[in-house]
Amino acid sequence: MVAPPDSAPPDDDVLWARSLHYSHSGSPGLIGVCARVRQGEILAVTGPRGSGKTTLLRCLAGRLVPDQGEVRFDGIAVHTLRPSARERLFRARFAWIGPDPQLLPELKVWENAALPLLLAGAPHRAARAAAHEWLERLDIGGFAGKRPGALNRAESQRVALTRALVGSPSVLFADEPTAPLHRAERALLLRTLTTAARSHGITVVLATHDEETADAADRRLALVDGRPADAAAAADSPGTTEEQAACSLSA
Ligand SMILES: Nc1ncnc2c1ncn2[C@@H]1O[C@H](COP(=O)(O)OP(=O)(O)OP(=O)(O)O)[C@@H](O)[C@H]1O
Repeated sequence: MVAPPDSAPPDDDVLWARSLHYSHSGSPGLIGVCARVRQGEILAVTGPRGSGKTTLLRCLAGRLVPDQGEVRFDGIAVHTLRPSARERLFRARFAWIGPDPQLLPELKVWENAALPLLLAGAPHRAARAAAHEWLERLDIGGFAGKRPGALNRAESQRVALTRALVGSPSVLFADEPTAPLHRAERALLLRTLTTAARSHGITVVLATHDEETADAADRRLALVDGRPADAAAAADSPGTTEEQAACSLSA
């Protein structure tokens, strides 16, 4: 399916992007990428290293402003917001988990998990209760009183996942969250992430270069050299316009 240039976001898409172009100090990161994610859906953004997965997630999350193109979330034109409004939107509606857990070693596990709520000004007691609830839900309640130093990498990553989910975000951006883990640990983290997201209606945009990880998603958007993979192929075909090549939404 090819999106016409002036198409509006379909009603059931919570997150929608059109013709995104982004260059990192002159070197292309995204070239005409379109994306759409429905409410509660898990979208895998796949592709080899350097194909633009992180750049796309950061544009969709409002962490980067595309040089061209638009990003809409829940009717909000994210690409037009001022930095402070984008930051507020991110904190209120989005969450991010990357490959590195980045836990604060001086805080207990539950405090790490509760951090987004505490930073948002939630009462200490409520934040603590929510963190414990999510830690139990993710089967790591037993670690609540420990420091991150006592945890292995897989356990730490589950705490990072708890921290991402504790505020019940609308959209979770997961950038290679299983990359540093062994196969069995990868499967467990992924199962935990998808089960939690599906049971709470959380939309997930999951960047991965791993086929098995991508299999957990409802749909895929494959990137090659900053373009959608099918558009990259179509761009080489005679008679394909740049817009058609750049904006296939057939993920
Ligand atoms: N801060 C940056 N400065 C310069 N170039 C960058 C920067 N970040 C990314 N790039 C380049 O942009 C392109 C896309 O990078 P990106 O990190 O989005 O890809 P990726 O698919 O997420 O790769 P990986 O799986 O390695 O994280 C790559 O060529 C990369 O080298």
